[in-house]
Amino acid sequence: MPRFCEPLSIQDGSTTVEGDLKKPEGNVIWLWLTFMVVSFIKEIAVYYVGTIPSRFYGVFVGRDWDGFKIVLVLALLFVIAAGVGRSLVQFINGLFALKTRRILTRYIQTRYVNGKTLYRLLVWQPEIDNPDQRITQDTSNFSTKLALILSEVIITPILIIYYTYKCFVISGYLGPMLIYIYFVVGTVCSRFLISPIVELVFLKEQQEGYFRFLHARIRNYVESIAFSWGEKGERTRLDELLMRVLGYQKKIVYKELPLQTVTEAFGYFGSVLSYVVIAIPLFSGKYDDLPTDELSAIIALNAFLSIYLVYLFTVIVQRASDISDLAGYTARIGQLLEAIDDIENRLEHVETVHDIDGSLENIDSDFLLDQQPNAYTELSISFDRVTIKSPAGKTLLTDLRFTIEQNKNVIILGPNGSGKTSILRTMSGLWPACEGAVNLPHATVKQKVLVYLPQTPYLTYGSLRDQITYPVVNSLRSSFITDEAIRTILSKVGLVHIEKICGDFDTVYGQEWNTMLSPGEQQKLAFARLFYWRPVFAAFDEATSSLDSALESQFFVTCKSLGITCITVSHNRNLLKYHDQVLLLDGRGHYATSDIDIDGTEDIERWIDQTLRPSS
Ligand SMILES: Nc1ncnc2c1ncn2[C@@H]1O[C@H](COP(=O)(O)OP(=O)(O)OP(=O)(O)O)[C@@H](O)[C@H]1O
Repeated sequence: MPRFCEPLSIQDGSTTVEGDLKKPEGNVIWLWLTFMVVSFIKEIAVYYVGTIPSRFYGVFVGRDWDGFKIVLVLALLFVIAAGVGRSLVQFINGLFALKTRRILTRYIQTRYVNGKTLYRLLVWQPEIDNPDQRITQDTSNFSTKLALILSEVIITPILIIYYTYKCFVISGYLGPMLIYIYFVVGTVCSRFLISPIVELVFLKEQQEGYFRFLHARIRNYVESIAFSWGEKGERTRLDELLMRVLGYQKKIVYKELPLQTVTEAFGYFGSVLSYVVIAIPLFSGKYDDLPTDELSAIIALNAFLSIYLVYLFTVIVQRASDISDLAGYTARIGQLLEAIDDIENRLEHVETVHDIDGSLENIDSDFLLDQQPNAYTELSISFDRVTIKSPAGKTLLTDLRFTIEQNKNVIILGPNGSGKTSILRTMSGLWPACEGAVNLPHATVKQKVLVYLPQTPYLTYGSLRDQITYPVVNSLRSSFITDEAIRTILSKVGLVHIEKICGDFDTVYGQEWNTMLSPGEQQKLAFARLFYWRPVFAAFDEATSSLDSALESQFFVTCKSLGITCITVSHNRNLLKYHDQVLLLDGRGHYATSDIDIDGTEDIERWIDQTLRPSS
């Protein structure tokens, strides 16, 4: 098999993915609880590890051999417990990040790839840069940072209270007070240094998105770039974007220098501070009466307690830079969700006039094989005084009053940019009708009403089986179409040979579809999909441009026999003979309609030329 036919590695994992998808989202509370319990056990172990020097000093100064053996065994047990505790905490942290990412990403995806929100966000609200990056990368970074911060932020205050009390017992109020002052100064300094970094992280992530997008775009259009010798130009653009990313990264590195200096200095300063805390009771004479062995044990214990309290504050100060990153990611994710909210609030719906039966359960493997035309009659799509405007606000068509009746093929003609495709967009609800209403039959499975075939068909990331049943994904309904049915449909469109190219019907391909199949074969595959769904209406946007005229004719005949009403956008007047009506746009916001007499295509061509002739 040639290299481009190799299956994508994801295929092996598809069953696991499917299993995971069916799992309920759940929540992260049980993980938190487990985390808290394990963290407490770990902290108890850490505390006892901290007391080890004090215990050893005690037995060393007293030359207590039996005591030494007991302390040694205890020390080993404490160390093992602390080690296991630490790794368990990290493990639960990883699980927490995983779960958070899963919940957050699926939540955003459910809202992002929902109805026409996706289209509106990308086409009508392009100011939200790189939503894909926000969903894939920012949520992942957000989850990891959140887990890191939360794991310490929850447990650290409790430990601070405990060690403050212990410190107070040793050195009175003065010791804890010094440490608290140290913390307040540290926090104020880091807060002051963090705020410019938050904004820079936001901007850097934005540029990262553009940079990756250009790489993905180059991969998608590799052939066109190669044909037009565009490599140098593309490389220049890539370098420009890289420089922008690196520019922000450099600024962040520079701004992080003072922040790092402050946090590092505070870390070292903290260890000095811990000796000051011990010095307070020592020089105030509190331990003057103690024997040497007890005194050295107490000094060792106190050293640990105050060092640990200082360390806990240092942790909080050091987390400051993680918090600044987290704030950057939160802003980007929040902005995306706000934009989705906005679109959801404004999304208009195409009006429904008929409700036709269309649940997925009514479609099975035999759906294709019965070869009967669809069972609906007298359905229509009507434009009722519709005004269409482009996202840039340009008025393309005003007061469109037109009805597409079932079994009456319509061809939409007009100069470039006159709004032909925009009529299809408005009909499908992608673009809102600024005025008036579009009335469309309704079905739960939209493909039963209307299938859209563009000039370059969309071949989904999936198997050959998926291409035919798209948008139904077969990994979710593996028996949706049988092998026999696939072969029948492929023979109908002259694509029997691609079974060999693909190896089988279930190997998953992504980008490879564009190189495995020629543009004409891709258009044929789109027709295979159309004949599978057998909708009431089919919208063709130059969908037969790469097909020879015999096949083109055969496909229009097949559509008729299957009861599919064609709505064709084209510049090719040879297609007039397959249609009953013409909708002609003049490119100046006006339109005209005419019936097409089967034997009179010459007349209709004359009418088109006259109508399009600019009025003096
Ligand atoms: N996403 C968009 N944002 C802004 N303007 C758009 C967008 N999509 C289309 N337009 C504009 O709407 C106008 C009509 O576009 P449309 O694709 O409907 O033209 P068309 O008649 O199908 O052209 P052609 O024959 O060249 O395919 C064009 O001027 C185009 O620039």
